[in-house]
Amino acid sequence: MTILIEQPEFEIGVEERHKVADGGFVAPHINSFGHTFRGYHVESERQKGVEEFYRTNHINQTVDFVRRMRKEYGELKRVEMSIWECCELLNEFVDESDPDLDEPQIQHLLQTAEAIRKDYPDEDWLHLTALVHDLGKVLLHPAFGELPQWAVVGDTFPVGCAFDESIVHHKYFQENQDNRNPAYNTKYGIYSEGCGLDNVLISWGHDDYMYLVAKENKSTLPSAGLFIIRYHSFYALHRCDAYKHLMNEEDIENVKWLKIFNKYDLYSKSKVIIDVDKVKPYYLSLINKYFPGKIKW
Ligand SMILES: O[C@H]1[C@H](O)[C@@H](O)[C@H](O)[C@@H](O)[C@H]1O
Ligand SMILES: [Fe+2]
Ligand SMILES: [Fe+2]
Repeated sequence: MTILIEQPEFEIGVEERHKVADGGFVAPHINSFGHTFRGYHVESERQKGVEEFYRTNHINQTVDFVRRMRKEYGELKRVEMSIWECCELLNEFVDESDPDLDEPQIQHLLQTAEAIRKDYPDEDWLHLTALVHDLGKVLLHPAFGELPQWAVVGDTFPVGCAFDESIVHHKYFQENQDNRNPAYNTKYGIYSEGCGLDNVLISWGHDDYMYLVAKENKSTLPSAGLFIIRYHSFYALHRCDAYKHLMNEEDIENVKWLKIFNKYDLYSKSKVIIDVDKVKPYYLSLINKYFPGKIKW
C-alpha cells in the first residue's frame, strides 16, 4: 500500500534568480554558484576540477574497460542492503563531475524526486525512479572497490563507435585508444542502424550499474523507469539528439520520459535542503512497492 503524506513545500531558487516558466516546474537560469547550468566552459576553480575529471574519463572509457566492468559488477556479489540504506550510504559523497551541485547526494535524490512529484503526483513510479536514479554512485564506496570518480560519475556516451562532437570536452577523446581503432571509430562502429540502445555499450558508471541492480533484483518499475535510470547521463542523446541512428522504436518512446525527467534532475539542484525525516515514510512505501526486501548490489 502507498502511504500518502502531505508534501513539504518545494521551493526552487532564490529571488534574485531569473526564472523561466516551463510547464509546472520553474527552471532557474542560474545554478547555486551563479553560473548557467552545465556551463562546462566558464572560468572557475570548480570548473578546472570538472575538466580534469573529463580528461581522465574520456581517456579511460574504452570497449574493453566497459565489458570488464559490466561483467564484474553485473554479478552483484558485493553487498546486500535495502534501497534506503543505500541512499544513506551515499550521503558522504560529493560528485566531482558536477558543476552545479556540491551538496551530499541524498539531497540531490530527494530534490529531484520531490520536484517531479509536485508536477506528476499520480506517477509514483517516476518519484521512485528519481529517488534511485543516482544510487549507482555507491561504486565510490570502499565496499564496492572504491572506484575512481571517472568510472562512476559524469555524462555517459557509447563506446565501440565514433565519439560524437556534442559530448562535453570532446577533445580529450584524442587520447582514447579506441579513437584510433578503425573497428571502433566510425559512425556505426560495431553497431548497426536501429539496433536498439540495449545492444550498445555505454561508458561505465552509476547509470548502467544501477540499471543492472534494478533488473537483476527484479524491480517492478516500468520500462520507462529503467530506461531513465540507465541513460539519464547520456546528454548527447537526450539533449543533443545524437546517436539517433542506433535507437529502436521502444527507445524513441522511452526518450520522451527521459527528457521530462532530465529537467527535474538538472534544475532542481539547489541549496534548498529537504527534510529527510519528513519525506522518508512516503519513499519507504514506494521502495516497498517496487523494490521489496534486501537488494543484491
Ligand atoms: O555531473 C553529472 C552527475 O554525475 C550526474 O549524476 C550525471 O547523471 C550527469 O550526467 C553528470 O554529468
Ligand atoms: Fe546521475
Ligand atoms: Fe542526478
